[in-house]
Amino acid sequence: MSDEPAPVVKDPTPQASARHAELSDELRGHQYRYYVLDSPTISDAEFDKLLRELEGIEAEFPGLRTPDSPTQNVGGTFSTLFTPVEHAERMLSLDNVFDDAELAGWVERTVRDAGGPVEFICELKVDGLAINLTYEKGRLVRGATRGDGRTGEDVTSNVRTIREIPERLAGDDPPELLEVRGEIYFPVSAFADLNASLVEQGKAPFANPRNAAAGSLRQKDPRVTASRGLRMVVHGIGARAGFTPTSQSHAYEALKAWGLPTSDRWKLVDGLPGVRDYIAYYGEHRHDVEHEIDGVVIKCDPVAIQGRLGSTSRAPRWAIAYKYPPEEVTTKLLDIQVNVGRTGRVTPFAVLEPVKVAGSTVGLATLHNAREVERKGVWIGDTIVLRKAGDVIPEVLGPVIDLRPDDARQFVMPTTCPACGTELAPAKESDIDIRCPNTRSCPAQLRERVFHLAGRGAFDIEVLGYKAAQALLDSGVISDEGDLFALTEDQLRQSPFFVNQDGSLGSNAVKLLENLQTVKDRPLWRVLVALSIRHVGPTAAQALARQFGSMEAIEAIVAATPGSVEEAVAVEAAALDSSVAATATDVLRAGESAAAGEGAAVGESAAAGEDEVAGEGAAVGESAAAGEDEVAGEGAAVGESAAAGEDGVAGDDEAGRPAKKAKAEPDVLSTVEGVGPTIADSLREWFAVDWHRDIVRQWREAGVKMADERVDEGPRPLEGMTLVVTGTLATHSRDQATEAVTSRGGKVSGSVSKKTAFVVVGDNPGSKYDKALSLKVPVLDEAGFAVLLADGPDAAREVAEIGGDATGKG
Ligand SMILES: NC(=O)c1ccc[n+]([C@@H]2O[C@H](COP(=O)([O-])OP(=O)(O)OC[C@H]3O[C@@H](n4cnc5c(N)ncnc54)[C@H](O)[C@@H]3O)[C@@H](O)[C@H]2O)c1
Ligand SMILES: [Zn+2]
Repeated sequence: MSDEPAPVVKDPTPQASARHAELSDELRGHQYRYYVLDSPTISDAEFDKLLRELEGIEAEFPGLRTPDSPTQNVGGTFSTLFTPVEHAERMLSLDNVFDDAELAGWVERTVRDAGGPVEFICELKVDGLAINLTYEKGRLVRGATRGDGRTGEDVTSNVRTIREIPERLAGDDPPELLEVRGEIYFPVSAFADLNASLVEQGKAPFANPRNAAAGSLRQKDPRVTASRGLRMVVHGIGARAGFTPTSQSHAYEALKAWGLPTSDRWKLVDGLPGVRDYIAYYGEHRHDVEHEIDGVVIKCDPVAIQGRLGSTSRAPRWAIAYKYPPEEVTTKLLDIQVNVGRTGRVTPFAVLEPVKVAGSTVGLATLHNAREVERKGVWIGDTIVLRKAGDVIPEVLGPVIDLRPDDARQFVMPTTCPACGTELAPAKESDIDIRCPNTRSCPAQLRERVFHLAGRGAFDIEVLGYKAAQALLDSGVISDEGDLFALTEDQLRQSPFFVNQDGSLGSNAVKLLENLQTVKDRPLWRVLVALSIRHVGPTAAQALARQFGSMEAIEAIVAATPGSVEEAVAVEAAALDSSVAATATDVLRAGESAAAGEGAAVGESAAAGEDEVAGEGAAVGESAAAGEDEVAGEGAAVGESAAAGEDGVAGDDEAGRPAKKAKAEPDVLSTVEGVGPTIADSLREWFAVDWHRDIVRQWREAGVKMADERVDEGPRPLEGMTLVVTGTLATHSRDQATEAVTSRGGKVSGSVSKKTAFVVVGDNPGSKYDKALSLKVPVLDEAGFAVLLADGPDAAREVAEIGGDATGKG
């Protein structure tokens, strides 16, 4: 930062001078690619790091800090494609802070230099392209990019195509002259589609929404700009005549009244704690905003103080940008491989050079299907832009085309199953997905199914992890999951995995047999989930168990209503939609862990599959449960994920199709709340297969219970209530919490609404907690939850926390 105390001036060493020159050149090259070509080859975080290194050298050797240094300039430049225009008042950049200590330092200095307490205005740092709009007597006369801060590019005709930018300011009394500064952005939600259409037209995709905004605005043909749906947020003013705001916030109110697109997310705070709250709030809600944000901007609100503090050649002293950890990085796409999932879906995934992003190391990323690979335009060997947004799955955004090596090659989807060699077939309900039709004995599907049935969302068999599942199948001890519950000691002795070196039976074998005994009494819904019936995840399984009570009853109802599979369309596919994210989350979570150093997992084909949690478990040599638990993290909405699995993604696809009318004959199954026609059909299809019914029979014969004791007789204190559970509870796994609620007649949902009876909050709750408070839904901590279970809702209400205000802008 510019106002660090200057150390004793030393002459630069030759090494320092050389590095300074090299870095300066490199940074200028990146600036040119970024500002002029809209086609950077490194991520912003990497750029900022180089700039910081340069600042570090200059701090040590101030003699190197010449006026033309990249640290001293606004950075942009202008292209000869556009007419240069002078700004009436310079457009500056912002200085940055990257952590709380730096922020606190800035606040302290600012308050000191301002000579007293300062009211700060906190705003989002919009990650777009800076623009200057000049209004004369209320009429838009010019739009210009920032350029080098003094001279920008005239993009007036392009700017005029942006609907949000008024031609005339509203009201009768517009100022004589007004320069309005803001950010043009490309909505995050439209980004993937834009890139897909560019790739389709044979054009280079944009690396990120910021480049998409810049590239779309800086077009020779304004019609192209018009077609892109650009938006704008105002964040300041430049030269003005006939307008004298007293504060930044006052200016925003006036600009808003004139019809300019100001943000409504700014907030006035009176010191560091308020700034911190704002930063924390948007750190969590970063993705609830329609544009990308790379940080928060903190400004002194009073114009008088802004004037007193002034600016450097590069940035105002009265404002600072607090940058969030980067969510976008570049890395190498080493390979694209395919994984065969539990129900046979074959999914391509990216094998990446492991890279740290948003706090974790990512080495694998799902690519969903062959069409996605094509849409994204990534080739094997490319440098790609990887984005990981908070808890959301890491996503390959697209290639850095300019760095594509000569030997890069396009991905070709295999035509045969990599696990069993069977010719792949299109998935029935989707024209994009393909499957290995060898469901019964494809080794990959078998392993995924066995692993799945042991998972926390299913039987929860502690010692049956990924490696154990593989060992049981490899040694032929079981031929499929049907054999599992009849396992004997003698059989286990045939698998080296379960035998000690001295030939005695391993403790893992003993434990497994014990586990298998215990889980035979698991509730019916867990058995249903364990069967790997497409779309039947915990939520649907619980609905079925509640309604029918036993496997026999379900088999009977399925047999009684043979539905027409073609006719039934995913009316409730929307519900399944929610599972998509969760499913993908598993994939990437596992991916991360693999990349984080458990190399073995990367090698296993399963490592990027749908039940990727598997990869994780296997890699760290313990039950995969840990991974799953995390996934279960967000409650009922996620509930589907376990079973929807790979099919969740197909569900997504269905959601886009018009729902056809359901068939005429009554279908009891599909009218069960929480079931619906897709799941009903899936059940019918599943039970129509002989070997599927054999599994049920074998399990039953081996003593798996398959019926719930009716809880109807017991008290149902939570009847008619919907609860939401968020965060990690110490005393209940997510499933246990759900069971505790449903057995008392309540329901667990994934989203908070005014109708939610209680929100139960564990450690690290997400935004649901804030939402509950803002809706004044009673919030229970773990102890409060215990009160609810033991003494009922009235008692629980007495210990609940009820709505203060949310931390966001009021
Ligand atoms: N990847 C690359 O090769 C490359 C090259 C050059 C620059 N960059 C990136 O560009 C950025 C540097 O550009 P910069 O000089 O514009 O600095 P900056 O992005 O750090 O911040 C300054 C800009 O933020 C914008 N801004 C957004 N919201 C704002 C708000 N609420 N109030 C005020 N201003 C707001 C303004 O346009 C302002 O000019 C860095 O993030 C850098 O990493 C990347
Ligand atoms: Zn196969």
